[in-house]
Amino acid sequence: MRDLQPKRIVVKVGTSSLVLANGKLNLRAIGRLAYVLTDLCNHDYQVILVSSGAMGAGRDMLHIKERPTEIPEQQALAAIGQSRLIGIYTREFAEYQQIVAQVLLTRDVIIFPESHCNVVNTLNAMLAKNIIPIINENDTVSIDELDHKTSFSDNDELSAIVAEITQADLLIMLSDIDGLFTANPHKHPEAQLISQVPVIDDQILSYASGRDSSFGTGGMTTKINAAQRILKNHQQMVLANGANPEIIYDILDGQEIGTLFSNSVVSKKQ
Ligand SMILES: Nc1ncnc2c1ncn2[C@@H]1O[C@H](COP(=O)(O)OP(=O)(O)O)[C@@H](O)[C@H]1O
Ligand SMILES: N[C@@H](CCC(=O)OP(=O)(O)O)C(=O)O
Repeated sequence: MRDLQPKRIVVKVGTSSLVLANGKLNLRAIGRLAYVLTDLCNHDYQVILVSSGAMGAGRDMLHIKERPTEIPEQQALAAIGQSRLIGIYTREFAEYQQIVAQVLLTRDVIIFPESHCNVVNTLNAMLAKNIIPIINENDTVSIDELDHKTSFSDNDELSAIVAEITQADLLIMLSDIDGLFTANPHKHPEAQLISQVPVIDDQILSYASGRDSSFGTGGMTTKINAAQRILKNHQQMVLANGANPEIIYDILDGQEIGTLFSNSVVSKKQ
């Protein structure tokens, strides 16, 4: 068993957990997420949701099978999809009288101290009122220029940055895979699940490769980079399968689920 005992939790959910293989939105996953996260708030946890899926939702609405290569096309899809996604989240959470808020961020949050301060104050104000902020990257204004890069590498990095600036106790990263394996299990069925990673060394880096669906963005590489930021800040992250969001209960109960990234010993006697 693990002894995590977090108070403030960031939950990151990736596109692959929100979009079905046929490109339609996974409404059941969104509904269950709303139920579980509301329940956590009712149990006095402070919860922040970092949700991808805007572009996936936009593709679904416009019936676009392949991810467009042109950046403005991607940004347009994300804008269309984000509005749909937040509408669905708002309705699902409202089912349990849980108020949510949309927060769209750029990298400016760590570049400019004033932006940093405003975002942290806003998030703290919402958490104090038991409101769940639902955060995504502001895809319309995010750019990748050398002199002023405002984009995140992807939402894995964004979620680690959110955990950092809000001093969260735990980042739960939900994906379409059970955790970090010694190789991509979709290509190497013999790969082994790693239970705990205390430090990101060359061996861990060598396990991770990119995505192999057209929906997720960074694959395991960006999750490992996010974990590196978490470990540097002496925070904790659990990477687990988000197929059923109720897995969050088991993680918080201390069950050895997924991969725990932590540089402290967290096992407790049973
Ligand atoms: N060592 C590894 N262990 C687990 N998954 C891996 C590994 N290397 C690559 N992957 C791939 O990373 C994928 C998860 O990343 P991604 O598709 O970007 O998810 P998300 O949309 O949740 O961010 C897995 O489905 C798998 O194909
Ligand atoms: N802002 C983008 C996020 C893209 C992204 O990072 O996706 P994922 O790798 O599935 O977490 C969107 O909402 O589509």
